[in-house]
This record gives sequence, C-alpha cells and structure tokens, in this order.
Amino acid sequence: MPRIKPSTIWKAFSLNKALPFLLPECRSISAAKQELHWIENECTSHRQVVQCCKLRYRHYPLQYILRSQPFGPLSVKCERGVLIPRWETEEWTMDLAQRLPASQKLQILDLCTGTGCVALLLKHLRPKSTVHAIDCSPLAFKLVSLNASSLNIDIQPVKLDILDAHAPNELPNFDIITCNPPYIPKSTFVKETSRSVKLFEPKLALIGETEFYSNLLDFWLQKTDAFVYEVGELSQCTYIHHRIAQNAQLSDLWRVGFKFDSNRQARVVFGYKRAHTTLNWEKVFEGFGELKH
Ligand SMILES: C[S@@+](CC[C@H](N)C(=O)[O-])C[C@H]1O[C@@H](n2cnc3c(N)ncnc32)[C@H](O)[C@@H]1O
Repeated sequence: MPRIKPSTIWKAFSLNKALPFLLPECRSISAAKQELHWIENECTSHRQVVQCCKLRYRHYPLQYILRSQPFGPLSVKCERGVLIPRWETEEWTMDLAQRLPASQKLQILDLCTGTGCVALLLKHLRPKSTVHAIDCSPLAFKLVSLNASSLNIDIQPVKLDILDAHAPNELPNFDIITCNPPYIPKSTFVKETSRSVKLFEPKLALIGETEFYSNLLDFWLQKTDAFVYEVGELSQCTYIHHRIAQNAQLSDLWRVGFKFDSNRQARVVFGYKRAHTTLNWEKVFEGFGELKH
C-alpha cells in the first residue's frame, strides 16, 4: 500500500485537526472528510469526535463507531462482538429475495444469522414468509432481536449451536435455508485478513474450515427443499458439489450451482430439489448462478 504523503497529512490537518487520524483507513482527504462528517453526526461533542477518529487510527471499524450498516434498504444495527454485514452478502441476498415469489408463504431459515441482516432483508422484501434466524452467540442473539424490534420486522430469533446434531430436530421443515457461515481457514486467517477485521471482529464469526458445509449435507439438507450458502473460496463450492455428486441418492435428488460476486469471486453455493416441492425452484434459481450438477 503506498505511503501517505506528508503534504497530504498537512493539508488534512489544516482543514480539521482530527482529519489526519482518518487518513490511514480512508487513504484520501475526500474520503476522510466524508467519514468525519458521518462521525460528527453520531457524536455529541468535539471531544467525542476526536476520540472516535483516534479509534479509526487504530483500525477500529467505522460501523462499530456509527453503530449501523446499510443492508439493501435497511439500516442494520452493529455492535462489537457481532460481525459487520458485508456488501458481498448484501448482493446475493438482494438477488435471492427478488427471485422468491412474493405471493407465497415461504418458510425460511437463516443459519449463522449474526446481526440478522439476511433474515431481516428476506422478511422485509417477502413479508408473507416466516423467517427463523439462528445463531449460537449470545451477543448476536441479543442484536438480531434488537434489530427485529427496532426495524419492526417480525422474525423468530433462536439461540442454537447449529453444529449440534440434535439442533435440526428442534425446528420444523423449511422451503429454503440460507447461511453465511464462518469460512476463513485458520491457516490463511492471519495472512489474508485485514488488521481491522483481525483486531476487532469476532473469530467465532470468521474462522471455519469445511465443518459448516459438511454439517449442511449431514443434517440440514433433510430439512429443506433449497439452500444458499455463502463461501469464501471456490474449493468450498466444489466440496458441496462433489459430495452431492458422489452420493447416488443425493445426486438424483439435488441440483447444485455456484454464484460469483461482482468482484468475480466464488461467493455462493446453492442447491434445490429437482422435483416434488411446493415451489418451482428451477425457475427461482434460473440465472442466479452457474449450474454444475
Ligand atoms: C460470517 S458470520 C455471518 C453473520 C451474518 N449472517 C452476516 O452475513 O453478516 C457467522 C455467524 O455464525 C455464528 N456461528 C458460529 N458458529 C456457530 C454455530 N456453531 N452455531 C450457530 N451459529 C454459529 C457466529 O456467531 C456468527 O454470527
């Protein structure tokens, strides 16, 4: 990353003494000015503004300072200890929500819900559906409940460890399961994750190998007609694809596809039953991603 020129730091200082603290994260004076404006709107005194700017200098995420993040048309509350919703998740959730038939009373389950962003957006855009939102973290459970009540969106938050083999027995069947699981392998976490994420976002939300994908195949698949799981890399898509393709029973029953994000990264592995379901999933997922199986 190029160093910030001393002349840029001096120019920022001459505009506002707090502005240079924002330059390492924002990189340009115009971006820093925009961020300062947002911080000033949140704070009640100049002292508080300077404190927040100093936190940003130490890579503290802006969303934890502003306490919110836009997610589609919603503004979702964010708190330290719960993952900040990402644009990649927002992108596939918006696409999926708009494909689900608005007239149908769908049963939707969002696993690893965090702030509840995915569950809340699906329910907001498809109000006839019933949406359950599960997370094992007490902080996430509290935050998703708070988000649901402050946005006045009626979803059902549940505190549950989804890797527990008995967890699916506690819930009804669903039309579709969505999930953005922890998927950054331990081996790449230190090297490939930004300092801000490493220092301030919860590891429980980030670090994972294939356990959530195998858990889908071993337990949750029996509870649903379709699934949409976020991934961090293509190998996680192919893991699901190969395990379904290599199992004669699953292979007959399920279609599997991959979705790439606007940055051309593998972002979602999805699947749906070929037949005998309440919805024509073939039509819902047409053009959503590339079918592999
Ligand atoms: C990558 S975050 C996703 C949060 C949110 N869905 C989003 O997209 O911003 C993963 C979430 O999974 C939760 N989690 C981790 N292990 C879990 C488990 N065994 N059972 C249920 N939730 C779990 C974490 O607490 C975290 O909120």
